[in-house]
Amino acid sequence: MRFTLVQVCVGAAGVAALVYVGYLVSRLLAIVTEVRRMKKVLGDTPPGPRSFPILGNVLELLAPRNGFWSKMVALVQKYAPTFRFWVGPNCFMVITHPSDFEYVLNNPKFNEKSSWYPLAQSALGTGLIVLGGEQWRRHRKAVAPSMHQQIITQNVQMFYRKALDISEEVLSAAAQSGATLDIKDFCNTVSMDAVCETILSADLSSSREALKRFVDAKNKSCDLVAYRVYNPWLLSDRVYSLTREAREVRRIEKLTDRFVDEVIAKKRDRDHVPSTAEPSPKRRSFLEHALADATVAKLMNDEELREEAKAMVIAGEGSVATAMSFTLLMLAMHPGVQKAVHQELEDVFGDDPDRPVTEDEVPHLQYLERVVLETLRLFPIVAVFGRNCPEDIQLPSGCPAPKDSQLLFFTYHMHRDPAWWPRPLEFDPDRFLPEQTHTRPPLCYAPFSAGPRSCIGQRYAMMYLKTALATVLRRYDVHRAPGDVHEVADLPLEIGVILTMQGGFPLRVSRRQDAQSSAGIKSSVFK
Ligand code: HEM
Repeated sequence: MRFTLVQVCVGAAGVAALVYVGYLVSRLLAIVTEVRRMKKVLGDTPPGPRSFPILGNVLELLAPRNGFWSKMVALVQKYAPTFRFWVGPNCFMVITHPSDFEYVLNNPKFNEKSSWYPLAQSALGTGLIVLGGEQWRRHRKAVAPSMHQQIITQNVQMFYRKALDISEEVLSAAAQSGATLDIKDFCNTVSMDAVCETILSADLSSSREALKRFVDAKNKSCDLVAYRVYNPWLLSDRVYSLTREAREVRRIEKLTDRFVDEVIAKKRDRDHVPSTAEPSPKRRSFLEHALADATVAKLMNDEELREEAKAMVIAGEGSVATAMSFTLLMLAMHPGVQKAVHQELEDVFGDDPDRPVTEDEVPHLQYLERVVLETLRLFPIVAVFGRNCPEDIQLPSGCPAPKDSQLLFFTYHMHRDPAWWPRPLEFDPDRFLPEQTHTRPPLCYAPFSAGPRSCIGQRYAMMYLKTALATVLRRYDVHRAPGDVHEVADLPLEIGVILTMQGGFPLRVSRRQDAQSSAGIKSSVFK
């Protein structure tokens, strides 16, 4: 029997279609079997909202951007300490109990991040935060030495210099005019400048243009991740890649890649010398350390180095800028606490307003440290983080969690749970006095996560926040903007990649009486 070419083509297309349908059916069967298995492991134990076939609880979570976070929080309040919800065939276990935090986070078996992290990859870069397995181990080993306490301490004077120069430019104008400003813009500028110098040794203070471009690109990138989270039909990579937003993400990614590549190229030309000639006592950035150390070169190839440097800048800058903004907001809302901070600053620095903040004073700023810790309790910047569950387990709080479910650590809820924090919405830094800390379970407070995958920048963040806040608060008082809310409970929060405020952080600033003599000084002493 003979077939025409057309018949052969139609036949081949038919066979291909059949094979594809067969593949789809087998995928569907595998998904159904997997969902059944998970449901069997869960049994009737964990509570949670009623889920619908195929969609799960997607409809429950659908909300406009300004309503998503409060919807999520209401759900957690209803079903905590542990509950499950479904997004299509994906099972999420929400965890808020300290014993579950301790059990999972301290066990390296749970080192793999939730399979949903790649969603944030465009904003966070392909670095430590999203990596897993062997690649994560290599990167962590390569990055750790540059985050050592001794190295971080060498940055204090640079933090001081940036905070002083930028506040003299931005805050003094706002203090003179009495206008309300979004303090996050100021915090972003100081933090980006400082973090770029620590990670990339790129001093951006001479090029405000480059600094602004980088901050804007990072903010836009985070917004685009949030846009995807609030529009769940875009969770599919295939659908998302067809959108204008995905093209914008790729454009921003190219821009930041080019920036970091140029910095690396310049560093290589100027600085790179064989590792034997290197033992330099001066402050060294992550990049300088990586380029000079032969061990790091073995741990990361060129592309990995670029991605990690970019990811460190983005992870570091966004979190410290937001933590600083929330801290200034809390001080504006709690004038008694602000007064106590000023008292401590006077005790430590005496009455010379021009005396620089140095590494010797920072450890003495104990009350300021408690203010930052209390701010991170109420506003843990990374308010939710996730792990993949590698096997069927029983959580210490009593609920089972099936293999391949996504464990979501809802720190925000745990930090406001009256079981560990009496009068949880009261802003009280003295909760972190040693005698009070000892009465609580250790992991009822985890703003930096815990265990092998805890925040590698924790010490850096505290050192930076204390130095930059001390520099600003020695010269300025912060005040709530007219008409702003009075209560912590009324603050309009939202989440994209990190927790932040809807509409920014509107504040007013005034120059402190005793700081008049320092008006106009620049930090040239350190240049
Ligand atoms: C107040 C500031 C900060 C907070 C609240 C914070 C919080 C966190 C949290 C909760 C995690 C765990 C995330 C997860 O498991 O998915 C994390 C991881 C991480 N943070 Fe931070 N962070 C801060 C500042 C910084 C800074 C300044 C840097 C770098 C300069 C940094 C770099 C990282 C990196 C690289 C990881 C991933 C670590 C790993 O998986 O091995 N963070 N951070």
